[in-house]
Amino acid sequence: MMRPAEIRLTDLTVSYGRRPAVHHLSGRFAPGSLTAVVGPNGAGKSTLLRTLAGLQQPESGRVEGAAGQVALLPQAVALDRAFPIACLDLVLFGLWGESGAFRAVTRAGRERARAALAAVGLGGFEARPVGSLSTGQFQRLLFARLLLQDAPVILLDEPFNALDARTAADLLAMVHRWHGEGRTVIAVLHDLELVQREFPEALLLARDCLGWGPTEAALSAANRLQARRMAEAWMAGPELCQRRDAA
Ligand SMILES: Nc1ncnc2c1ncn2[C@@H]1O[C@H](COP(=O)(O)OP(=O)(O)OP(=O)(O)O)[C@@H](O)[C@H]1O
Repeated sequence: MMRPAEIRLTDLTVSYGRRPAVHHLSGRFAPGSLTAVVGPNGAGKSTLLRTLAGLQQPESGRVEGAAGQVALLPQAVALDRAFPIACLDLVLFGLWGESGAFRAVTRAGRERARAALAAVGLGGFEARPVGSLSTGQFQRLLFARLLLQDAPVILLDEPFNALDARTAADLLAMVHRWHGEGRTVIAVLHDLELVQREFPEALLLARDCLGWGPTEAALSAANRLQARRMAEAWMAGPELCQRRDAA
């Protein structure tokens, strides 16, 4: 694995139409940091991850240090599980960056995919069609693909949603393993207790950034109250970016 670079955000705004979903965000993810991204529904958390992954373009401002380093686990609801493909082949997609889409996967690659399946508790699932997996098994499968991708920066969008305690604990252990290996890990999460217990850093987002740093300070009661107020304001009606209008 490459060492992760620092990821720097400078006055980053990402919009849909004229509506900003991430608003004037500045800060840095240190190499090897483990950060939870927290905030109300519609706060721009998924948009931020997608922008870090290069899937969405900033309207203004900059992202530096993320290009080519990132593996993204999208929100489960965003994925189509109906395609007819076996578990081992889905995990092998994780090697595309290395092997190229049209080059043959080597025997070593298949062995790595098998080992990744075993590591997430899916030994023996190689030939199973993806569509036959339970929600928890499918999430384990996506973690196996991340293992194969071997990226210095790992982005997880609500990775523990709808999982039983055992599956969540196993996948959380994988997150800590990645952190221990020096990767930068950024996870969108709604469970504040889990965040406070397991994540040293947090970014509280409500389109604007309300706190970013050591978790306890970033998620202070005052910051969380402010996040709720902002969510109520955008639920009440669409707003445009005042700062940009004033500029
Ligand atoms: N493709 C899109 N087109 C238009 N608007 C979008 C699109 N994707 C997201 N949005 C809007 O951008 C805002 C932020 O959405 P985003 O999914 O980033 O929030 P989130 O914090 O991840 O929310 P949740 O916790 O509900 O998953 C929301 O108002 C959403 O409706």
